[in-house]
Formats: sequence, C-alpha cells, structure tokens
Amino acid sequence: AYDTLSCYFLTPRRIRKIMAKQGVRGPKPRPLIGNILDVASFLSQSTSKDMDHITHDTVNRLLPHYVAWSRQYGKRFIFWNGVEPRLCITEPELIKELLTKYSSKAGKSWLQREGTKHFIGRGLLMANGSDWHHQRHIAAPAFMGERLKSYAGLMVECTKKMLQSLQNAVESGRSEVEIGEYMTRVSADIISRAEFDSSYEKGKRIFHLLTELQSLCHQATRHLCLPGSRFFPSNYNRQIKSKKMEMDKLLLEIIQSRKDCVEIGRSSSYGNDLLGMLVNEMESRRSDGFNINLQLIMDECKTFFFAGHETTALLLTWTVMLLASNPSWQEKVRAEVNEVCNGETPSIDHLSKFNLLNMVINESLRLYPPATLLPRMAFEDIKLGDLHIPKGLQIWIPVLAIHHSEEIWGKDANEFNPDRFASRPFAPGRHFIPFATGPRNCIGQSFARMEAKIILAMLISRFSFQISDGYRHAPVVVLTIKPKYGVQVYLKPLIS
Ligand code: HEM
Repeated sequence: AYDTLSCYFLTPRRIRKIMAKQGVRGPKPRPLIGNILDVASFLSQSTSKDMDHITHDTVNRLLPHYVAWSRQYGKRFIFWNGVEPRLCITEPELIKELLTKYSSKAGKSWLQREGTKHFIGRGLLMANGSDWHHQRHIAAPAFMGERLKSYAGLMVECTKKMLQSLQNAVESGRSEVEIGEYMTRVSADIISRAEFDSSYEKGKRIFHLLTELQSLCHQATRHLCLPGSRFFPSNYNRQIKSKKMEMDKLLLEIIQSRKDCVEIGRSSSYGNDLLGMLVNEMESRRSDGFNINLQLIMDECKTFFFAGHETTALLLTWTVMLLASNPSWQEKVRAEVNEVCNGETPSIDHLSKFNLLNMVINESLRLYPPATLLPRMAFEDIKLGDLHIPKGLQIWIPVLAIHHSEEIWGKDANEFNPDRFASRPFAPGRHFIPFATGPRNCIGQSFARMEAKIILAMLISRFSFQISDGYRHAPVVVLTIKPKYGVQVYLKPLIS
C-alpha cells in the first residue's frame, strides 16, 4: 500500500515541488493520467492530414506538444506521462553532461524495461548498472576492427539478392516500387546472417516471431492498462506466451547444437557469427563470476535484431526518398560511387572514400533520425548544469527537435543540404545525436553506417530512381520515424 501511495502520489508531488522551486514549469497534469490525453490530442490533430508536399519541417507534426510547451514554458519544461514526470531538455551542454558523466546514474526506467521484457528481455539496450557494463564489454568486440570488416562480404551478398529482386520487378513490368519493403527485407537478411550465419533460416523465423511479439506487446500495452492485467488469460497474453516460447525454443536449439558440436570435438569454436562470439565469451568468462547465461545470450541476440533492423531499414528508406526527390544530389553521389569503385563491387577500402554519400547519410540521419527521442531515468539525485534532478525523474531528449533547430543549424535547418556536413564542423555528441553519445551510445553504429554505404552505393550504381507521383509525404512516429504509406519510387535500370 505504501509503495502504491508513494508511486502514485508522494513521489510525483515531491518531484513537482523540487522542479517548481527551480523555475521548471509545465502543463497542469490530471490525476493519474497526467498529460497523456493532451499529448494524444496534439498528435491526432497534427497528423490528421498528410503533408501538402515534401517538406522536412516535421517537428510541428511529430512533436507538436514539444513545440507548444517549449513556446509556453521555455527550453526546459516538465510534463507527465501518467504518474511519471518527464523533464524535457534541449541544451547541448546539459545533454552531453547527462549522457557522458551520468551514464550510470541515469538509465532505462522500470516502465521501459517492462514494456520490452517479452521481446528483448535483459539485453544490452535495457540493461542498467553493472549488468550493462559487463554486457557492453562482452558485445563491443563484435562491432569493432577486423570483425566489423568481416561483415562486408555478407552485406554485399544480401544486397545483390535485393537488387536482383528489384530487377525482376522492373522486368515484370513494374516501374514503381515501394522501396521501404526492399530495405526492410535486406536489412533483416543482413542482421540474420551476421547473427546466425549457418543457422540463418532458423534465424529468420526467430526474427519473424520477434517482430510479431513486438507488435503484440505494443497492442497489449494500449488495451490492458489495469494493474496485474499481464496475468489475465487474455488473447494477447496467450499469444505473447506461445510466440515467446517458440522463439526461445528455436534459439536454444541453435545454441545447444553448437555446444554439442564443440563437446564432441566436431568443431573447435561456437562459430564466427555474433551468436558464436557471445557463446565463446560466455564460456571464457565462466570464472569471472559474472553470470552470463543462456537466457542472456538469447536476449542479446533478440536485442541486436530489434535495435538494429528497423532503424537501419528506415535510414535507408528515408535516404532513398531524399535522393529520389533531389536528382542533382543523386547524380553527384552516383558519379562519386562510379569513380571510387570503377565498376567493382564496393569493398571496405572503397567505403572511406565515399565522402558525398557519407554527407547524404548524415543529412538523412539529421532530418529523419530513426530514434526521435532519448529517454533517461535518474536513479539518484544528480546535479545537471544548474539543475538539481531528483531521483525518479525521467529526462527526455527530443533528438528530432534538436536536429531541426534553427538556432543550431541555421535558417536552412529544415532543408536537405548535405553540404552542411562538408563545410561546417558539426558537433557530434552535442548537436548531432542520431546514435546518442557517451558510453551508452549505439554499439552498432559503425555496422549500420557500413551497411548503409554498401547498399546505397550498389543501388545507385545499378538504378536511377525518381519519387513517384503517388508518394504521399506523411512521416509518423511509432517508436521510430516511419513513412506512413511507404516510399514509392520509379526505378530505371542503368546500362553499365
Ligand atoms: C541507423 C541505424 C541505427 C540507429 C539510428 C541507432 C540508434 C541508436 C540509439 C539512438 C541508441 C541509444 C538508445 C538509448 O540509449 O536510449 C542505440 C543503442 C543501441 N543500438 Fe543502435 N542504432 C542503429 C543501428 C544499430 C545496429 C545495426 C545495431 C546492432 C546490430 C544496434 C544495436 C544497438 C544496441 C545493442 C544499443 C544499446 C547500447 C547500450 O545501451 O549500450 N543499433 N542505437
């Protein structure tokens, strides 16, 4: 009873008082639901229509509550997601301090962890404290140096397959395609191979189940909000349980068969893919006392897929949309790719020479950052700049708004202008944070950049593409920024 009282009334009241004393204000919360209805009403109004034309001025549409409240209450304001207080900050110095200095004192909240526990469990993305530290240490080598480079070959192979299916579509008379579907498929293919290599077919089934689970959990949180509702034998809960069981069974089978091969001497290692590397680490660290068990390895595999698949597919989809609607940049990037590769398939040595492509990718990540928000929860009282942040306060970094700020990027902040990444030293980690910053930044960012460069370079040298008359520009946020109706482009094969 005390915990409930504290969670619903005492802690929120204490936090509101502390913040009000420091001059941080915000919209008045309603009992229990806070400002949830206000946010929903802002969003339903701003996204009720598609945008008139292709404009990248999306903050009013995707974060209308941020726009209204920051105008009314200033750069720092507080609003309430139910009984959970959220402090919005946009000042670069505060953000850097929070994400670097306080990376262990501010992490993932109980609510976030609960919402994702059925599909990614205790994996790196949702881990906190010393668990996070150990897990990051174990996973980091998989995304660095020679191991990272070793994924280039499989990325090229998967892209060839995707280009062939685009070619087939064109040859069968379809000149218009929804490019997002192809980008989603190729990025799922790449991550399945990188994680499971020879067990790739089972890997694909696992990820299919994971995608279904994610959507079920999302629906369940909207429909079942009564305390203890996760224990009800509802249809959602039954489906979640059975899909989770099937997914874990498949993962266990893969891991067990590799362990068996090592035990009977048929193989000397657990494999060179991400899964093999995690099992090797688990075996070699048995004596360290850190309990990395099979469940954690399974959670880690699911996490890499969840965190890396859709984000990369969206980066690719938005970049194609930008290039398809900016033909002069498409030409410039194509000329660069042709000059660097000289008819060869892109290799690791070529990638660092794709300067224009890199600028376009950065501009795409700036305008359409797949992760629009970075949430953190203070686990203890901290001092952030001049602010005293009490334990239990959520801090909310609106990446999208920072990336579109005229104060930071200039008058053309809402224009597609990749040149800004050539002529002006931007500040990664302060103004440009598509992969977050500090110790908890994206572990897979080099993997994602390498993948994006390979796929885009191969696509652009094989096809020219133009935005279709049927494309409706309607970005929406469902965890990540998505094109509501996909991105339709006219494709024309190039004669080599
Ligand atoms: C364009 C593609 C990607 C974007 C924009 C992106 C963005 C991000 C961001 C913003 C975070 C920080 C989230 C937070 O702390 O709240 C993050 C974390 C993470 N990302 Fe990515 N990501 C991308 C691709 C990938 C890939 C390809 C992988 C793996 C294969 C990956 C794995 C992870 C993991 C495991 C974390 C958690 C790291 C930690 O907490 O230590 N991401 N990503």
